[in-house]
Amino acid sequence: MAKSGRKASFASLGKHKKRLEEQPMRVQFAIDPNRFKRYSATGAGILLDYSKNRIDEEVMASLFDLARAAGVEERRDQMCEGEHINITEDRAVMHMALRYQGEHPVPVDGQDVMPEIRAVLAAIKAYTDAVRNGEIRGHGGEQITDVVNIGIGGSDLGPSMVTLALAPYTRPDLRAHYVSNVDGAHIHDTLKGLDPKKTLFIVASKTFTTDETMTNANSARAWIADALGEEAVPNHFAAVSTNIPACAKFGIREDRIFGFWDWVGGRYSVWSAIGLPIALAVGYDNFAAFLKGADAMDRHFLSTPLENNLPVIMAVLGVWYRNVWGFSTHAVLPYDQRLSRFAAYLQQQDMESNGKSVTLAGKPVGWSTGPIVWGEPGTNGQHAFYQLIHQGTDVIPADFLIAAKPHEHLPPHHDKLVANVLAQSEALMLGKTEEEVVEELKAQGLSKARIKELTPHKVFPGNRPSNTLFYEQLTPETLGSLVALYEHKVFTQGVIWNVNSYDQWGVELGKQLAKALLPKVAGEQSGEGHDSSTQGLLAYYLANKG
Ligand SMILES: O=P(O)(O)OC[C@H]1O[C@H](O)[C@H](O)[C@@H](O)[C@@H]1O
Repeated sequence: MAKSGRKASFASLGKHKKRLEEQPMRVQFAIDPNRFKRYSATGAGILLDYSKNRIDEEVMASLFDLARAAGVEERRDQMCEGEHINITEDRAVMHMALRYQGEHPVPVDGQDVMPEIRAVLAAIKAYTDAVRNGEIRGHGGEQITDVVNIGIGGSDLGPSMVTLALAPYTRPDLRAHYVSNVDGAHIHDTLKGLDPKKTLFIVASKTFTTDETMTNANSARAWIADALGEEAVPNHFAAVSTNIPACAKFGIREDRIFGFWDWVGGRYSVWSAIGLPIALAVGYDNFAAFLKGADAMDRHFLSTPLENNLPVIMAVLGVWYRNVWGFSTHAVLPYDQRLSRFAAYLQQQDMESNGKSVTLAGKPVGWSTGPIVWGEPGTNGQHAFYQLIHQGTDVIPADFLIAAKPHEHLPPHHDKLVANVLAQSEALMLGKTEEEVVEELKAQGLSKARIKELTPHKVFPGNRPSNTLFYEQLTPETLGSLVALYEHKVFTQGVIWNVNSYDQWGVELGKQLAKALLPKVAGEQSGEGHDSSTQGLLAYYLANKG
């Protein structure tokens, strides 16, 4: 689709807006008892209710037309076939192969990658089983009780989010910790209270050059060497990377290096050996089930017509709000405490993928691309930022996530959680009209003057969009399906926006400047040549660093 075609499509979608404003959702629900049935779909064990959106059949049809015209289906096939759709890095995008459960070969650049993938999975199984059952121990023969994963970005957010989400599957005698920040406080506070004899470090880095990770890895190495001697280091470290020689150079034993490949983007790497700490924490079988759940969502994405395709539906709704209504943020609100890092994980997945402003051809895009993604678990958020979602000047489309079955038997907690999530989407959709507010205040016996004064503050505009994702229980399979659902949503939006969702050049500039600033911050070089703000801040630091 030509650039002008996209622009024209977004503009022509605008003609539907007025109709949807004049007939808000509360009216549409009143006239159509089938609205839930019409606008809900299931896939890989997940129910998506998207009926509480500013849509009607005409809008949805136009949005699916747009997805088709933009080439979503063709690009999806190209991705599967191993084409180098990551054009700026000249790489295939094959994270789906990492969780593929079928028997067919999966060629990348003419070579079937499945034997290699399966070999790494077998090595992960053997190693994690051995650590968990005490066959592999620390240098002095003690059983490993604490695993510290050192990584950042995709080498941290996926495994840390998943470990937390799958807490019911962990063992109290084998704890996983995650150190990412170059701020020494992170590793310091993590190691405080840990016993070097029983601690295993995983250095996780696709490139094995990321400064934060190498700095933390060196501090961890010194912590082990100081406590147990240099010779203990190989028994307390494993590594995950695409850069095997760099892992060996760091002193990691060859049989404790777990590889992956350049066709796996960092933010899509949780399915690769980057999942090693997950397998340690919840056991290999649960990690395998997580992969299986993702594969189930892949099958759904690859084979379901766009009209019933969960990731595609969520993607086109996002485009509708971003490009036609101009909404710039998207909230992800899990009513699932264990998904408390899910939004943070999705921030990288979505914002690093679609936070782009040139097309695949390198021309400025003429439309908005990726939204700001954010969120916190409910019900906590209700007592913090939901005020703005209900009555603020910005409209914030939201995804609510909720399980039917909790892992705990603690009535009445879960019923209350469910009542709250349903209440929120209902309140956002319905709002509260002036007449309703007046009635309510009259019933409370307030004076006419007070009612007049209070009414504008108590009116809720309503017609605020949300999706609800319902799943049976937050199992490893379900979590895999959920993560893959969002991956394919991001992919679909990237195709519609015509950007490369698989590079991240925007991360580079800050890295380069930090490197140049370090000798100046360390007081080894003068700070001249920088802007006056940077120089002023540098001078303050040097005067106060102590
Ligand atoms: O795994 P690594 O090579 O250490 O990279 C860690 C992270 O750093 C980079 O800055 C990228 O923006 C991320 O996509 C990546 O996940």
